[in-house]
Amino acid sequence: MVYSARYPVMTSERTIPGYKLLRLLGRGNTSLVYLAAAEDGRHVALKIPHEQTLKEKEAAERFGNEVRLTLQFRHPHIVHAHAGTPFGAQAFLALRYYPQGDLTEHLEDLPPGRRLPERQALRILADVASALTYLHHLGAVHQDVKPQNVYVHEGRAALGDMGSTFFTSQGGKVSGSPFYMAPEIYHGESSSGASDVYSLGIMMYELLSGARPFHGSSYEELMVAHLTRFPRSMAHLNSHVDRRISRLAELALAKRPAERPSADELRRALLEALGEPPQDEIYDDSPSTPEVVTAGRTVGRHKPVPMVVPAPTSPPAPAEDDKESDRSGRWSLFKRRK
Ligand SMILES: Nc1ncnc2c1ncn2[C@@H]1O[C@H](COP(=O)(O)OP(=O)(O)OP(=O)(O)O)[C@@H](O)[C@H]1O
Repeated sequence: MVYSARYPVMTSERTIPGYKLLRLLGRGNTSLVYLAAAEDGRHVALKIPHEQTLKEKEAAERFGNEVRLTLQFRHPHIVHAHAGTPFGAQAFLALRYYPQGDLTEHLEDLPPGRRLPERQALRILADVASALTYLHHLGAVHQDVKPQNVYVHEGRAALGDMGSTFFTSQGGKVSGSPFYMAPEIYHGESSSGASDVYSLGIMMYELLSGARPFHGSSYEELMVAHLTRFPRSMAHLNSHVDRRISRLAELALAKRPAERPSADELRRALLEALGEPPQDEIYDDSPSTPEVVTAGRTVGRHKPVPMVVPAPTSPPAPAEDDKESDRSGRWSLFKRRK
């Protein structure tokens, strides 16, 4: 039995060989996440899918997809996976543990009306832009860029949750989170690197101005806002923001994907705003030819593991955490899942 102040009762009866569960860290729609000790004593965030996730084909595929891709990607600003099993009763994903949690928690801890210090915000945004530059270089689209999927450690950030990520050459189910979702996704079109840039643009606006650019209390209201409205200029909300950065953040929110800057342009501008000469990112590792992973097999970090997902479908599905149901069965955009 595992106890923690926040989650006094451990709900999963399952154990994963090689890991000792220490306490529950959080609960997502797909899985429970525990602080666990590996055999070498290292602490990890151990993701164990809910029984229900394993029973539902689509949810199980989403978890398997997250395991395979997180193991495959190697980048300082993408949450590092130590080990994992994509499918079967022993499915799990052992991730680097972030004791300081995700960015949402940091934003929620701020006093009302306060923003993150500007340099801290620029640094986090530059790290996320760097992670996206890498993913887009590989031909992958993350599809769920938002503060809840950004983990923070000592002022540096790493992008996590590869459950919705896919390689554009292979296709994948289109999804997103309504506050961060690009107009083309609301239109039911396929997502691209430019859709991730739009989501990063929302985060830039939110972190640097202290307010989200679009508001709404339902999916429909948010859809109208993203499709038809233009946000107030960032300079109006925070006159100290670097002009070039506020201009680029607004460009990242262009309704047409082709008009948005690339993740790399954002990365470079953010580094320049931090006073750091932007270097080219050099990647020494890219995914190799897809191979099918046998269900239930544990995949080591050094084996390239592909994603096998269905072709794009429409209409788009809101990301799982944004369609979380309340007790009356309606889904709430605002409900925290923890
Ligand atoms: N690497 C980590 N380090 C620390 N805490 C983590 C880590 N990964 C996840 N958590 C905690 O566990 C919670 C649930 O994780 P997450 O949201 O990834 O679960 P999920 O079931 O995969 O999500 P989804 O609802 O998108 O399917 C997070 O909100 C966070 O509090």
